[in-house]
Amino acid sequence: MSLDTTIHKASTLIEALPYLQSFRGHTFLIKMGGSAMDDPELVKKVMRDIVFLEVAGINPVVVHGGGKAISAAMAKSGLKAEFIGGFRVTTPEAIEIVEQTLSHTINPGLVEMIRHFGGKAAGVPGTDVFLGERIQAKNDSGQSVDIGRVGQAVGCQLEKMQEALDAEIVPVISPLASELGTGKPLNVNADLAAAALAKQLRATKLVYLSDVPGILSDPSDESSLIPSINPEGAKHLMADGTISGGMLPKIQSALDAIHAGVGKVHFIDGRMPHSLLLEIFTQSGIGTEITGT
Ligand SMILES: Nc1ncnc2c1ncn2[C@@H]1O[C@H](COP(=O)(O)OP(=O)(O)O)[C@@H](O)[C@H]1O
Ligand SMILES: CC(=O)N[C@@H](CCC(=O)OP(=O)(O)O)C(=O)O
Repeated sequence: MSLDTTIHKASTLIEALPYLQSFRGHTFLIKMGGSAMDDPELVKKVMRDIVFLEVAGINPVVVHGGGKAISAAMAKSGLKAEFIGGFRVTTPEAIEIVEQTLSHTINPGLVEMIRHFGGKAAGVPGTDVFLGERIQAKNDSGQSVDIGRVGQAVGCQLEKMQEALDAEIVPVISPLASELGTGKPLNVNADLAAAALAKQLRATKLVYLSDVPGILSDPSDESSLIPSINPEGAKHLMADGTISGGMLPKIQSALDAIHAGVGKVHFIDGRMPHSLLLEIFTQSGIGTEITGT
């Protein structure tokens, strides 16, 4: 290896120095999307980056999704996945599969990966964190329809998570809520759950890892990345249909989180090795950032 290459490695670390200094002790909420979880080797790389953040003195908190895995598990049980307004229609049979997939399969898998890289992690079922209320969805005709055991977080119980953070343990949380009044589980869209928690924790950053490079000005062209956008610009892209499908709840909840004081929201590619570190510790970043100003 040439001397130049060796020196270049040190400059990468030096570029990270101001970020390492300013983020020490800050909380970052990382939402790991189900779309970016197809390849376990890539997921492992993300979890290793999360261990790096923790060692660097940042408090990462992980909320994961798992939409694809839930649909696959439902299909195995002979149930058809149906979405209305972006939310899964969740019958009493489906909620069992949702809970099993999220809290008993995906969640322990991520915890195990973090531990594998020498990090400390605790799996926390969303039902221990989020208090929820049932919601209805709007169908294509704009009518409100019952979609079963689907909810939104209306409160967060932070004790278990705070204990974990104080002990430098990364909490890994599934997107479920405990229904106010009954205590029964509700299925919560993971983007909305992540933003609700980021607000409660007063996180410095909310990072969405998905299967696209970031927000695209042309969703069919991965090279049309928008590196930075403000809330007004994002609202414009939602209104003109550039942002659609699974990106809608991310942007809506991102804007809500920024309004509530979360510093920055990032959208990055979970399929790209080290996208998390590159976004956080380099000047140019790698995905899209939304800032309040
Ligand atoms: N303007 C846009 N830029 C990027 N992605 C978009 C855009 N509009 C729609 N999308 C879609 O949003 C998807 C990500 O959302 P989703 O599938 O719910 O992922 P996750 O499982 O990570 O939550 C992308 O795969 C893409 O198809
Ligand atoms: C109500 C609702 O739709 N909940 C989602 C929860 C998982 C999720 O949001 O996962 P992704 O982040 O991978 O999309 C679902 O059942 O698919």
